[in-house]
Amino acid sequence: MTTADAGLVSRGLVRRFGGITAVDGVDLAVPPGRITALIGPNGAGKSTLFDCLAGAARPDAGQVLLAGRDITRLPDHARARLGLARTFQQIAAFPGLTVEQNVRVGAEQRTGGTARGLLGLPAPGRAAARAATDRALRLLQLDQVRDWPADRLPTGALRLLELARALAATPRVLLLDEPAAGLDPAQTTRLGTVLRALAAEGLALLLVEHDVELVARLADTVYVMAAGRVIASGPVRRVLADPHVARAWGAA
Ligand SMILES: Nc1ncnc2c1ncn2[C@@H]1O[C@H](COP(=O)(O)OP(=O)(O)OP(=O)(O)O)[C@@H](O)[C@H]1O
Repeated sequence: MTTADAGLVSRGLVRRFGGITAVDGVDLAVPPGRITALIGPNGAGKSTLFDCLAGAARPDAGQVLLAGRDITRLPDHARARLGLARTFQQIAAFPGLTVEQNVRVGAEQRTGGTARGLLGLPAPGRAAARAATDRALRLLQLDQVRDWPADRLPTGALRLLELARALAATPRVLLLDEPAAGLDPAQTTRLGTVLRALAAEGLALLLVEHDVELVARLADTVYVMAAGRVIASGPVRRVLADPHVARAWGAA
């Protein structure tokens, strides 16, 4: 198995909506220890590809592999148990729960505890879930507000809560859908620091992001999509300097 195979890989992914081919034969690798970014103009197919990787949508053709295992037909909750976590563009915190309880839901997802209820988890599972919750709250600097109702958080902090919840599942692959949307500059800096630290620990990260400057600062590798296809990929500086990429952008 190569390093790339150890993370998340797509091969020849296709997803159609009626006459539109939103994702048109995409090969992509999200290797461990790296931040991979996916960019492209509106309607390029980024969200559709993301959904196919996360398990929210089924591709019409092609494969999704997690650590070499074919997960193409697995639903999202089964992917979560195998170590795939995602965040949502639309922030989806549980409003009736505290910040800590929201993050705890993420920790339970990996252990399968949600279905059995918190107290139904065996003690070692509970301790691991608590430790993962505490670590995620600390990393995102949310420990000060852990007892707040989640619906009292402003947008930026809610976005960080979303990330904390995904991290609490201790994933090996993390898919991030516009994680910087709604963050202030200090929060964006915090986000960047956390994502780099996670990559250094060996996590495989995929970032779908409109903020190209953030991508230039953070990502190791970038894929550029236009009209359902990958039109360029490689080291971020080289790809972003490619005039062909700039033209595709200008045409958007
Ligand atoms: N549920 C759907 N039904 C029909 N067409 C869809 C559906 N979802 C996406 N599409 C179409 O598929 C294409 C790709 O859309 P997608 O949302 O994946 O692009 P995107 O790159 O994520 O765009 P944006 O940056 O605006 O979010 C577009 O032409 C879009 O209209």
